[in-house]
Amino acid sequence: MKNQKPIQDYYPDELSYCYGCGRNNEYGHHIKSYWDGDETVSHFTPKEYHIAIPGYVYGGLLASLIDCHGTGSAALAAYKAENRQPDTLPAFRFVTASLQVDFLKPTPLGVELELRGKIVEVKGRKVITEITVSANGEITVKGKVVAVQVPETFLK
Ligand SMILES: CCCCCCCCCCCC(=O)SCCNC(=O)CCNC(=O)[C@H](O)C(C)(C)COP(=O)(O)OP(=O)(O)OC[C@H]1O[C@@H](n2cnc3c(N)ncnc32)[C@H](O)[C@@H]1OP(=O)(O)O
Repeated sequence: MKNQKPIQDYYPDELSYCYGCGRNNEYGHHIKSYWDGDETVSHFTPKEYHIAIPGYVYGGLLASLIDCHGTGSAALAAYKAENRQPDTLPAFRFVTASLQVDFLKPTPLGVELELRGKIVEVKGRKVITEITVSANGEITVKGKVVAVQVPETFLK
């Protein structure tokens, strides 16, 4: 993971305004996804205002983190499946087709969260990932993301 550039830093400027992962969105979460062995990883520390009930993180934020780490992981997996680097063409750009989230335990505020992704399937334009969120080393949320490569019409 050290010295790796996150996949989101390969997205072109005009596609980097996503609220979850766009580096050009000043209000967004700026999620960054990397390989860590066969898994993907991302870290995020919620702010005090990302609160649900006192002391715990808002579930919508957690879903958002899973969403963008899922699409980032999909892009990483697609390049890996073709044995290509993310700076080669054609570029892989994914959007979320399906997002399933299970909140297993309350997620505490005030600590860094770790997201880990497992690549379940890479097939055609579709990549399925399973993502976990851990706080203090304990999994509190798990999710499944079906990401699909954006059709050209999406970008017009
Ligand atoms: C802009 C660049 C940014 C790139 C850089 C920025 C990234 C930011 C990403 C942030 C994440 C988001 O929030 S993205 C925003 C939220 N998402 C969206 O707005 C997407 C809206 N939905 C769509 O536009 C469309 O439904 C698509 C593109 C997702 C899929 O439509 P399609 O292209 O016609 O796909 P289609 O051929 O039918 O299906 C392809 C394969 O995916 C499967 N599939 C399709 N939908 C689903 C589904 N809901 N659940 C399960 N599986 C599904 C199909 O079974 C098929 O599998 P098989 O038969 O081949 O096995």
